Amino acid sequence: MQGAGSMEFWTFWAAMLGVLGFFRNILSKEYGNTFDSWLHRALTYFSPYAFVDIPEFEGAGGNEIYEFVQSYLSSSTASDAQHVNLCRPKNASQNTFSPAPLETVEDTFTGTKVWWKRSVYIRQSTGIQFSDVPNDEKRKYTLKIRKKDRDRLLEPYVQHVVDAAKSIKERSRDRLLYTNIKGSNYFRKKSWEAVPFKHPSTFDTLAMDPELKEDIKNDLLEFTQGKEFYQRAGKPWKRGYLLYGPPGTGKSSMIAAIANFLQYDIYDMELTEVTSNSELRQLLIQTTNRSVVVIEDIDCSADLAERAKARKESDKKNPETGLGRGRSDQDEGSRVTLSGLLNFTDGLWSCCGSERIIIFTTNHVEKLDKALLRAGRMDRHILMSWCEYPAFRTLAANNLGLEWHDLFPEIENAIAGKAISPADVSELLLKKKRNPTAALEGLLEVLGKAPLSEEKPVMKIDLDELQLTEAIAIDDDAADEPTSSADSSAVESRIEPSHANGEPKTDGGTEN
Ligand SMILES: Nc1ncnc2c1ncn2[C@@H]1O[C@H](COP(=O)(O)OP(=O)(O)OP(=O)(O)O)[C@@H](O)[C@H]1O
Ligand SMILES: [Mg+2]
Repeated sequence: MQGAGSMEFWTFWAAMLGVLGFFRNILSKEYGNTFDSWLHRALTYFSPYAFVDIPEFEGAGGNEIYEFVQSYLSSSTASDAQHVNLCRPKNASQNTFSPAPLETVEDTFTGTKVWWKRSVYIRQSTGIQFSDVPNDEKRKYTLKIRKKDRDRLLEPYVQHVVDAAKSIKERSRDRLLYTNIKGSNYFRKKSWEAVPFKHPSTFDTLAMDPELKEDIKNDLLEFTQGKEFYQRAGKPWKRGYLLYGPPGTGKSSMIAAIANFLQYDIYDMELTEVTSNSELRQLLIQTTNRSVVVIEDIDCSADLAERAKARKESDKKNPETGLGRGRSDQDEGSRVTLSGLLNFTDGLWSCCGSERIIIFTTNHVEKLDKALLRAGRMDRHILMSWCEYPAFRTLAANNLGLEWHDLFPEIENAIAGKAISPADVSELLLKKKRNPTAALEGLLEVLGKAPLSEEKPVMKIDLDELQLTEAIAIDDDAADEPTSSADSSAVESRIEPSHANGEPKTDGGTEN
């Protein structure tokens, strides 16, 4: 019975469609496109759905919303469609998906369903061609939404699509490593040069104390999700890390891991190329949000040590004014000063932009000026130390693919308390990576001769001592201001090229 009813139903509709097709043919001949457009309007009027077209080109220019929809649908929603187009734009490192023409993609927003369709249609163009797309080929996305949901949903849904597309774009784009161009100034628009950032270091490959690693990851996540907290607390949305420790303990690797973890660009500031506080400020203004600003080996690129000593020396040179900085007044302001650097880290200028991590690294924390270290200046002081057993396990897995070996217990005993850097351990293992047992035996031999970490101690930052230096903390916002007192002359300890403090930069390997 039901089968017969269903047959009747379909027969009726087939007949209706036939009749409609017949009239359409006749009327189209008589009235041309007018009939089609009338039919389309009538069908749309009676349909429970509203349709929103998003053409690729509108007028002379491209349509930004079309691009957002394209990116949005290139995410998992589109790959769920049965029929997708797979593309990889030139020079990009990721594939993108888009629904094939006429394929319907369903999406759900706040529990309500909407549908997307992409269509490519031919339209004869009479005007000038503004794009690479052939003149007569037009593309559009059509959003189908229930009429009853339209007013309530359309605006917020489109906003959701735009936000999601922006974040997809951000995540999928290749990240950049910037370095400052020598002598940038107000007249030069570009102060940074960029290359693609492809460093393979991640928190998984980083050999260090697992608890500290987890702690740093959580700290970073909390930071990225902390927009409201920073706003509520009236603090700029930025975080400062000081990474310190002997050479080859993973400070630079940690910076790369942080950038990879957060998907941020890196601005690697070569401070010796910066000639004044105003240039430093200019560089800062030109950094983008969601970035890591790095000053490596700050003890080498800046003579920030022992302000008191600098003051005494300068006073000796110019006892009458107490200003003797070994330079003429004309020279004043042509160099980066400590106060300029402090202003960069947490003065008023540090708040331009947001979601920024500032990282300083040093091998000699004991040489840094206390003002740079005092509580609150850098949010975290992270000691990257000698290679201990858990770090060794990570290196063995990274370099030899070993999760376990019978020599591990012996290595655990031998490595305890030894001053050997992860870089050295890594190199030793890599040398014999084809023969893991030989690599581990070689390491054991070296560990037998390695000095004890007590003999080569890593200076830990003494927070109690730093509290005392609060008393001599400088007024950040006074940076760059001409100073006249003997005391302030000390604050302006100069930042000179690395050779200025008489110590060449150590590079890789352990110190001897
Ligand atoms: N903690 C670590 N985890 C994994 N690999 C490390 C680690 N430390 C060092 N290495 C290896 O040693 C190499 C040098 O490390 P890195 O440049 O990060 O050290 P650094 O602390 O920045 O040294 P420097 O103080 O000389 O700049 C890296 O390429 C990496 O392969
Ligand atoms: Mg380094």
